Amino acid sequence: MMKQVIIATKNVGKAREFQELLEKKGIEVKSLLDFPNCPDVEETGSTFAENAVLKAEAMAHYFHAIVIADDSGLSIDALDGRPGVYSARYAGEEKNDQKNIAKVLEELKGVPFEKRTARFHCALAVAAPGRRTTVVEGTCEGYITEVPKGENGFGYDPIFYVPQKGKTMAELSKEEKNQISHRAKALAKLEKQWDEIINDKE
Ligand SMILES: O=P(O)(O)OP(=O)(O)OP(=O)(O)OC[C@H]1O[C@@H](n2cnc3c(O)ncnc32)[C@H](O)[C@@H]1O
Ligand SMILES: [Mg+2]
Repeated sequence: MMKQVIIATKNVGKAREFQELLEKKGIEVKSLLDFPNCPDVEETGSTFAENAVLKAEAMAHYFHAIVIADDSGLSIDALDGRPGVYSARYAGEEKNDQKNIAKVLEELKGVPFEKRTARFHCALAVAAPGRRTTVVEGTCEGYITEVPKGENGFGYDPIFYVPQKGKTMAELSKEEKNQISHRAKALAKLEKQWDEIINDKE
């Protein structure tokens, strides 16, 4: 029987990456996109970890199951860490990747490459009724480019230059991104909890 895990996200790009990362372990990924009626959770926390916990606990309660939530984003040093926890809706509630990218590039106008340092963050929270919620985090270091490049990935990937690959995140294949990403690194830290997570069947 195929093992299954629920990822508490409505983001298509994230859901796809969790599928890629977990299908090689023989785990089937469900996301909130498979449950169109599930409620929205307000991300009122001031850190990625707080927001991941809010989303995971709300959905664990809703599904009466063990779930993993991902809260992630981009922190740019020259912008004092922005867009940070506001990454998804940086240019407005509509959560438009192109507009978010345009806003970041506008704010970084005139900042030289060596001062365009940034990192992606990913906090993953695992929650279930009657279980102590756990959180793990992963980061990925890079630089913000002056123009978008590449078609792969999602979000800010086209403007995130990965020095060790010599390409933007959006120019990497999904396999390459999944070797180095903030999400992959955080997920690797959950490895020890896998048995518990995927065996939580009622
Ligand atoms: O809350 P959920 O439903 O998971 O979906 P979301 O898109 O609102 O997700 P977040 O609140 O965690 O915001 C994360 C944003 O950070 C950006 N982001 C996160 N991971 C990224 C990645 O791997 N590549 C590019 N951008 C990323 C992207 O703009 C996301 O929309
Ligand atoms: Mg969100």
